[in-house]
Amino acid sequence: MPPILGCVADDFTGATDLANMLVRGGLRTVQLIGVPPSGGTGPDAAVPDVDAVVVALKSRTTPAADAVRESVAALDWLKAAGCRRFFFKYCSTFDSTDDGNIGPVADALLDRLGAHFTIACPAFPETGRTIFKGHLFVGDVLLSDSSMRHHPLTPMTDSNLVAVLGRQTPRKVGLVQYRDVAAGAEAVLARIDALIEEGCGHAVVDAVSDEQLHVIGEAVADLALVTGGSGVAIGLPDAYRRRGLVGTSGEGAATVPAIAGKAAVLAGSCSAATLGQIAEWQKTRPSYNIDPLRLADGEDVAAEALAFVRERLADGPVLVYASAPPETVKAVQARLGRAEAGEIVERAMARIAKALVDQDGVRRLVVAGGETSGAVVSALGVTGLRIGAQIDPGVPGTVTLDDPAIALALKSGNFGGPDFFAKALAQMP
Ligand SMILES: Nc1ncnc2c1ncn2[C@@H]1O[C@H](COP(=O)(O)OP(=O)(O)O)[C@@H](O)[C@H]1O
Ligand SMILES: O=C(O)[C@@H](O)C(=O)COP(=O)(O)O
Repeated sequence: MPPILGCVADDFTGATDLANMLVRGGLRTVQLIGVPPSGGTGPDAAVPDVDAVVVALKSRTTPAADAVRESVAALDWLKAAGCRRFFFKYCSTFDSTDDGNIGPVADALLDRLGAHFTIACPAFPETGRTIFKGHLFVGDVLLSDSSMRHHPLTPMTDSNLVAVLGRQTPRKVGLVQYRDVAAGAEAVLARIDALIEEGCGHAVVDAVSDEQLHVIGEAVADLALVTGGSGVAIGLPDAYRRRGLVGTSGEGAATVPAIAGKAAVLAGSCSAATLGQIAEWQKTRPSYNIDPLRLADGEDVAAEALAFVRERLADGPVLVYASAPPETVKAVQARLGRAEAGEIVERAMARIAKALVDQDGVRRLVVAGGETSGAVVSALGVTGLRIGAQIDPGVPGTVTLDDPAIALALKSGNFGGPDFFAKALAQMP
């Protein structure tokens, strides 16, 4: 049976987060890095024997037109691979700007599928993301009061998702309220029908618990396209099973080979969680700080970082980080520009990762940050990932499909406990 679910994820850590959720639900899942090249990848050729495929793009912060083009190409490939349901994964903190890319990509996918309605549900209660009356909370505070208001690339200053999405799409955006979700799948479906009647093309859906996400999963399992964070995927595997759409039992879905080799940690995320994890690591282990301003001045900071790591690698893993608190990031961006600051750091991280793998026998890497992971994984030429057991909510251990196989833990900026780096290195395959 071809895969039931084809997913397009707007960044690489988000993709592993979704893949982790699907594997937890017993769907055998692979993550592909980018759209596989056309030719030789038709349904009979290179489509992996799995229940779900997640195509990871780096399209969260690219110009909307580029994000749309790549996402539609991914959808076309997934359709050709035989998928019959589709999922657009974005961040549980709805990372986007008024230009996109969530609205434009969701609209383009709907159009391509000939569908007219989808839901938007970034809720992920296990990591503190809940939605009530269309407002997104991060932990105990509104999104706009959380550290996401300082995000280097997509600062989130409005918690009202109906309004945020409304600025990104010409389609009407409605709301499936908490009371409907609490009343069960039938009530959600009735509300969706009413919203479609009213001319809505999207509906934000309230959810504050996994139980409610299971209800939503049942209610939306017949939609061609679901959009959201990984949380709303929690109910889909069972809902598809109930419809006879998945042929496998789900046993062994998280099986990956063990990988031996040296280890390193790279962090480009400036999130509060990552800053805490760096501080925890620095209590006992070595780290090297990348200064974006020195990079911009043309200094060979990557070479310095590599020399620092190489001196210590035999004794254990070293952390290389560019991460900095909001005031520092602001000052860097004021000088270099937001995008240029991000790119210059990402290029350095990518170069360091590639050198460590090619020249130093590093085969186990923890990477913190979605964009950072995208840059690193692209530089390593990774084509795909097998998904292993969960390390912390939203972050599985993974092993690349390529030769040499590399164990990777790609951590979304905001995820993971304070000891995540050491924990990941201990638990990765
Ligand atoms: N000191 C810094 N100053 C400015 N930008 C930085 C700095 N350190 C990292 N960055 C950039 O910030 C962005 C962080 O995004 P990302 O890696 O997706 O992390 P997160 O997962 O927390 O969103 C990247 O583009 C990274 O290159
Ligand atoms: O949904 C989430 O929160 C994550 O899967 C995710 O996409 C986070 O993105 P980054 O913080 O940019 O890694």
